[in-house]
Amino acid sequence: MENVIEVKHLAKVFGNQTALEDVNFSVQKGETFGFLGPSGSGKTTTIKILTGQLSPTSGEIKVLDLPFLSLKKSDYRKRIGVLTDNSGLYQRLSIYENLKLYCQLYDVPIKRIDEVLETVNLASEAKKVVSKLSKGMLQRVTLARAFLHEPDLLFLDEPTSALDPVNSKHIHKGLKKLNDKGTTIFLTTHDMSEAEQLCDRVAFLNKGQIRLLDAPKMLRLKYADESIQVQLTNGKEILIPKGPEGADELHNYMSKGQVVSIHSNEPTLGDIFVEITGRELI
Ligand SMILES: Nc1ncnc2c1ncn2[C@@H]1O[C@H](COP(=O)(O)OP(=O)(O)OP(=O)(O)O)[C@@H](O)[C@H]1O
Repeated sequence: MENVIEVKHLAKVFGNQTALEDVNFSVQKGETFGFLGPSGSGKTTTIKILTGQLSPTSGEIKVLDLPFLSLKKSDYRKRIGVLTDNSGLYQRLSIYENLKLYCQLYDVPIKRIDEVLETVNLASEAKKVVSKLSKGMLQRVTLARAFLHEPDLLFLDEPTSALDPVNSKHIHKGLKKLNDKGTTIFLTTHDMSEAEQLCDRVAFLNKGQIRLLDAPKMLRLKYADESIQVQLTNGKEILIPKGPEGADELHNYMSKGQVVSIHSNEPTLGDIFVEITGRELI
């Protein structure tokens, strides 16, 4: 499997503040890879290094087969898309005019604008001037601009942090479509359900270190409780062991018609994060 990102022993120190410490991971071509962690854990710092905006203190990085020193060059910039909170849009121009400029810069046919505006649910707002946009709309325009040129690799720093559930859902659909067409996505988020829906694999970052890395499904299985949750007709919820020792107990409740529902007791990604780090993901 081809690696699009390779990071070995990455460290970043700001003065006496260690932001990243011995970070190791790789992202495969075609993956949506989630970088999850609480505020201050080093997510943005990682994206800034991988997009050539910040130099690492030490470590080895390769993105799209290029070493760190090549990540500032325009050839690389044209192959990636980046969404950060710094919009860089022209405030006095409309959404459409902003995207048109970007099309010209990146040799993208103008008709692509309609497609991306549809994806971010802004088709009917194209003529609005950027200075008059809400925070959520601004985030959607910046996102549209980040994938207008269908980059090989898309970096998204908290892509739906300012969005309502309807728009988040719209964006998730668009990102899945883009990923299906071949764009590899590197995504940071606090939002565990977003990570579960979008990511093939996730890394849990805490205090600048990766604490866990795997597919969400594998993590949930690995940290699953050895019990099942049974809702009874008397309103009580009980836990029954999964093995043979629980079978008789479950059979007993079922034969008396006392069972309303049975659920496996799988943790959410948020639960696992708290278990591993002792910290809430906020
Ligand atoms: N330019 C900088 N100068 C000094 N310290 C910095 C700088 N940028 C980041 N840091 C520190 O590095 C650590 C990691 O910050 P980073 O912004 O990468 O976290 P984050 O996980 O993206 O947080 P958030 O979710 O709040 O955006 C923090 O302790 C932060 O204060």
